[in-house]
Amino acid sequence: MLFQISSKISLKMGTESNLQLKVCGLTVLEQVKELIALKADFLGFIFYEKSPRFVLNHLNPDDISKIDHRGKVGVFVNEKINRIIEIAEKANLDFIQLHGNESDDFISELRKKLNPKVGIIKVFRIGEDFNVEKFYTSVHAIQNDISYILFDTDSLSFGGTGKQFDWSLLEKIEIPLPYFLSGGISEDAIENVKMIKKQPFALDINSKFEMKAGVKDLEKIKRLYEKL
Ligand SMILES: O=C(O)c1ccccc1NCC(=O)[C@H](O)[C@H](O)COP(=O)(O)O
Repeated sequence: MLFQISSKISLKMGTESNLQLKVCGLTVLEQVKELIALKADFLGFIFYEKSPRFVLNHLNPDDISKIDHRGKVGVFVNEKINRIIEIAEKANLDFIQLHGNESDDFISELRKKLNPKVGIIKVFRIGEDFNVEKFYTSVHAIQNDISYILFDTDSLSFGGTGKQFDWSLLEKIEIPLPYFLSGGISEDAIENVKMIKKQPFALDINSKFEMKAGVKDLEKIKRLYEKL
């Protein structure tokens, strides 16, 4: 099941790149509106209580449901299926991003119970112990249940580390679905992103574009668009 968003970064600021952009860890409604005006493709809201960007400390699901955008992503870490479904409905989410240690069976079960209009993004966190065979087995098992893969840097806090993983891995593995590249993406990283042979479908930006956790630096984000 593949959910494609039609807007292209080529519509923004006159650039010709097809690379899409997800801005993650949003907590301020005014900033969300400005990002929509900039034509951000995906808006990420973190529903993980231990994150410094936990959205429910700032907005309620009803606020999020009123945001008129087709790329609203809810980020969850080892959350219960019923809770994910409840939030997806209340906040009118378009995608569920699974950022924890969710098993393949969990993902298949979620897919069965979730509104079919809501896509699933499965995160593979890359650390020193990344196991390519396990990755293939898992992707094979869930590839009909998910829309996208997202690669992020592994850490005890699960995400938002501002750290890059070793991107050379992306050249060594087969990636059967469009993928988001995440983990410490900064303005300076863009030239290196362009060198990757199997190009990401989207970039996922977060802590490198913040004034403080959950508050984005929109000037920096505008500068990033110019570089894409
Ligand atoms: O950002 C968080 O606080 C976070 C915490 C726990 C799980 C996921 C989290 N973020 C999800 C994302 O998609 C981030 O954009 C991704 O981890 C990259 O963040 P960064 O390295 O800061 O660019």
